[in-house]
Amino acid sequence: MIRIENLSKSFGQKKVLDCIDIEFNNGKVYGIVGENGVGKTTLFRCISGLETYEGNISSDVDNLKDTLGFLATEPFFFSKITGKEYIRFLVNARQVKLTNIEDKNIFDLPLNQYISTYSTGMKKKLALTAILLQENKVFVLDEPFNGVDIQSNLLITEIIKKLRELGKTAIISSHIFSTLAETCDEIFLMKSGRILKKVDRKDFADLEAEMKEFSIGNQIAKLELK
Ligand SMILES: Nc1ncnc2c1ncn2[C@@H]1O[C@H](COP(=O)(O)OP(=O)(O)OP(=O)(O)O)[C@@H](O)[C@H]1O
Repeated sequence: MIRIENLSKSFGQKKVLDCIDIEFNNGKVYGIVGENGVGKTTLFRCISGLETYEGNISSDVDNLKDTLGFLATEPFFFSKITGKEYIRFLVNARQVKLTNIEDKNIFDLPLNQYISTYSTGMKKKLALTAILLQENKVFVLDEPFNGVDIQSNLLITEIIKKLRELGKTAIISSHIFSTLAETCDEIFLMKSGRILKKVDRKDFADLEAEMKEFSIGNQIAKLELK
């Protein structure tokens, strides 16, 4: 369980997160949606211990950072290490015993090549593989479906469902509503650095319709396409 209370974050004069209160329970998958720049990544970075903030983030695990896997939108890598070395490094950091990394190469990545030779999607899949093999309890996945091929997206969807079955917590941001609708138990809609509403699975269709109306509205008409 993760409890976020009164969380605020500013960059200089700009308040990006404004008094956020959320609770994430074990064995549940949560979606965070909202316009570009609304603060999703900042929220994820706060939860993952990568930003300072005002307010409180507590958890039922002793040291949340040690059991949390954060998948960044564009993960950072040192270029002159191979995929296998990267996985080995991350897994060792959590003292997880792993004998044969090749056996766990579910995305068929060229693990013996330098990461500098990987495409954007391959890098994302490598980072995801590593945090999965770390046996984390909490997964904070910032746009896990973005830039990844269709087969991998299907696999990631099933992996997220499996994480739920295993009693883990997954918090996901995505701009693709259908992927969230398929995987999430609850979706939080962010607006202006705040949580505007929490929507249960049974109401996802209404949320999608509302978001479509809000975002599309008469915008296309304005273009006067001919
Ligand atoms: N390190 C930083 N310094 C200054 N401003 C920042 C920093 N990081 C984020 N911001 C600002 O905070 C706001 C929220 O950014 P954030 O990346 O959290 O949004 P987001 O909801 O994840 O957006 P997107 O959907 O485009 O990924 C933006 O206005 C961004 O410019």
